[in-house]
Amino acid sequence: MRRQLTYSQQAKFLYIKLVEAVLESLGLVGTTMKEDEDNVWKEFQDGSHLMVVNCYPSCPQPDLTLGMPPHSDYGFLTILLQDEVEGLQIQSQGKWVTVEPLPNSFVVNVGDHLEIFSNGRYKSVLHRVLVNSSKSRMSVASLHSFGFDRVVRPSSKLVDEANPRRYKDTDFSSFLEYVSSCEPKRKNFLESRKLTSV
Ligand SMILES: O=C(O)CCC(=O)C(=O)O
Ligand SMILES: [Fe+2]
Repeated sequence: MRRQLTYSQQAKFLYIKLVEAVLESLGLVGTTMKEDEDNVWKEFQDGSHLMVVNCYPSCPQPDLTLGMPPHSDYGFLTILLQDEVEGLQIQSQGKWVTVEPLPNSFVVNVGDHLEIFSNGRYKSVLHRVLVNSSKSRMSVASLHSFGFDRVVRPSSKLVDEANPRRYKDTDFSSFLEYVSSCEPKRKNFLESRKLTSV
């Protein structure tokens, strides 16, 4: 009998597949000691999954506001399901670019923890949400990372003399402390974790 996966299980399954690809792209599969690999792998398998449901009502004057201000997500990867109404924009080469909704697809965003873990090889994506004058919009964001009590730091395999460590250790509680101490602006949490300007 085939078992139907819940949305949350599907998002986790997809995340783990994406992590496999990311680790391979970083050269972290098959080149490290088996035990190290198993430990990193376990951090991903046992990781945290925060699901956020966003609803943006229509707005008679959409040019005067934003549905969500520019920010980057705190985790490794965000798997986002958006409905058919446009609104999400990412910043690319200094310009805001709309992410066209495609039926039956997810948007995958790189988050701050992946930028830190990869020692800057991946860059977290700055994004924002516009509102619409006639239609309301909904999205479901699945933010995945290590467990809430775990420390995220640049992988030791990606730090050497030519690529010095660029980010401080971080965890979920330092993120919460940061966002509750100031108005979150753009990628300013990530900025606070940087050791050098990158
Ligand atoms: O609604 C969207 O498309 C994006 C939502 C988002 O960026 C978030 O929940 O962090
Ligand atoms: Fe986001």
